Amino acid sequence: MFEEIRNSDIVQERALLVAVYGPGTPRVQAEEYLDELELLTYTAGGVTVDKVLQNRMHPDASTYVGSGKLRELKRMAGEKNIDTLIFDDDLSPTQIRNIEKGTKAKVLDRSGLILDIFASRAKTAAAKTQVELAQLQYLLPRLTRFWTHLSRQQGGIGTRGPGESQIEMDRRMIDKRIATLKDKLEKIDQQRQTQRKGRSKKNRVSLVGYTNAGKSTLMNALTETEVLAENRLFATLDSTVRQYEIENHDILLSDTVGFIRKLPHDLIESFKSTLDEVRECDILLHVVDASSRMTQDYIDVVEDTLEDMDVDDKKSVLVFNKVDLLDSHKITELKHRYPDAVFVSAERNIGLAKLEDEITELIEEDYVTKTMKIPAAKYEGVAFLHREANIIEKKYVGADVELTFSIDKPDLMRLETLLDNNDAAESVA
Ligand SMILES: Nc1nc2c(ncn2[C@@H]2O[C@H](COP(=O)(O)OP(=O)(O)OP(=O)(O)O)[C@@H](O)[C@H]2O)c(=O)[nH]1
Ligand SMILES: [Mg+2]
Repeated sequence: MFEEIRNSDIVQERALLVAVYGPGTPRVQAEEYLDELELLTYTAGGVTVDKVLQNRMHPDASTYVGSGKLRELKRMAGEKNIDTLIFDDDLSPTQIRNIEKGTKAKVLDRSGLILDIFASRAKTAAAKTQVELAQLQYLLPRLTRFWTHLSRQQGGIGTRGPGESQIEMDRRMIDKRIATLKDKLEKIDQQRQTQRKGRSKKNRVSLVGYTNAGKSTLMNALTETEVLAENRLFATLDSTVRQYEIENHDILLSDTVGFIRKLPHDLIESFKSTLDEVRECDILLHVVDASSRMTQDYIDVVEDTLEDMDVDDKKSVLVFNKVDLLDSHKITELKHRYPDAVFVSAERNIGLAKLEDEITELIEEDYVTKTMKIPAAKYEGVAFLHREANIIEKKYVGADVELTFSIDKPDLMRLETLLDNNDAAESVA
């Protein structure tokens, strides 16, 4: 797996992965988490030389792992020629400083690693701006680690050394840059809002899910287009929107950045303009990699992230993807556990018709079907029907037009108000 990004010409950073897991986490799960960290490391262009797990009540406040483990890390780093220690949690400035001092290796925490991947993958102007903002916000509190160290050495009042004023300068520059980036994002936001308004009454469907679940592949399969999909984490960073039709319903399908456990909150914040697509949609397709052993974990992470974003009241379909990789026994078991889910293979075009039926059903839930006679003279006044409703039948009956159509409830009210003012129509059915 992932050979395609191996490149023997590039000297890869050699990494040692480290995680602490508490009594509530079974060891196999902790190992799965480390495997994911390995994938992240790989995506960032590093090579995992070894992994270290420590079972502890809590991570140590000053060194994350215990002191014995820290000595072991130092020894391993020396023996195995390690450049970087990568930790599966976010570390405090103090922890980073102490671990670096104790092991003489470079230290990177989980958010730092994810941000690094995001930075290397950002292609569009919006994604680049969002990533830079998240990076600076991540950096800002971590700047303190240099000067707390200095001022502690000197102690007490009057310790404003050169170290600190340098930091103060950096800090002001970073603050300024953050403000500029926020302005830029504000403008991007406004542009996107205008674009979204221009889309009129289409049904907006968003693909969400854990990274690498197959969202982009599903987007391609449903809309028969080509969006970048690859076996790497965070292949998609910005949202893409495609228009297509299911049974006469206009659909706007959007694909967006994947979620991951412990996704830094700042990052979600800075991806606001990308994720607005999700906030404003009508239906969520929650894509899950069915071939993973951690499906429920993934589902929980995605649901928690959506909740964080205040998106928890949408209609949604749970879509288990990659069923081509499962034996029938496993599929039966999943169907039993998730009776409402739809099972597909985006890559092999399996189950897509069933998924589309499900989407149609959710769309039509809000629609009512009506037959009305509208006097031809008044017909122009309700021309919006042709945009907003699905016209099923149109007949001329004398001077009237008899229309059978399905329409959503707010539009039906609008129609009725218009017709009242026109004192015109007569409901047939
Ligand atoms: N076997 C199998 N592989 C699939 C299927 N759907 C997607 N994949 C593979 O899974 C990997 C990830 O697919 P993407 O579509 O890029 O996943 P994503 O959810 O968009 O990922 P991010 O954008 O990175 O969050 C790719 O290597 C796909 O080829 C499927 O139905 N079966
Ligand atoms: Mg994608």
